[in-house]
Amino acid sequence: MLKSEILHPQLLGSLAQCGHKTLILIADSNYSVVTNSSPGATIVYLNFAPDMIGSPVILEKLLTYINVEKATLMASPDDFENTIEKEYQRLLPFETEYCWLQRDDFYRQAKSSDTLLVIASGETRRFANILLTVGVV
Ligand SMILES: C[C@@H]1O[C@H](O)[C@@H](O)[C@H](O)[C@@H]1O
Repeated sequence: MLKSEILHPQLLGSLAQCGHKTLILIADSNYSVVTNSSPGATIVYLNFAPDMIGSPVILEKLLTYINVEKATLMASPDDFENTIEKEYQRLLPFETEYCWLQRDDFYRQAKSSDTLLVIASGETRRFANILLTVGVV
């Protein structure tokens, strides 16, 4: 086996295609990954069963391969308690820039040709979608 943090061949291959400023979407389990992503993006399905595999662990492993300069989150309604944002903020470096987009704007961004990799997670918490802008090494 590989001595690396990620073993998934398709995921490793697509990650290697993601240069500076490309976008990687980690989608929650409610997200419509086919209709709300770029037609040119590779979709990697890691959503084996609900809450297997959650999005924070995917982010944690991705960060061993890439630098992230910006994180774009899907804004949640005011009365929604969003518990995942703090988990993402704990994992991402302090200097990461954050941006929140309303749902339709988030979809628009995810559909842009800059999005090369979409990872369907088993994360069942709503509004857990996160778009990562790849940074330089
Ligand atoms: C209303 C929103 O729709 C999105 O597509 C889902 O991915 C979010 O979690 C949320 O439920």
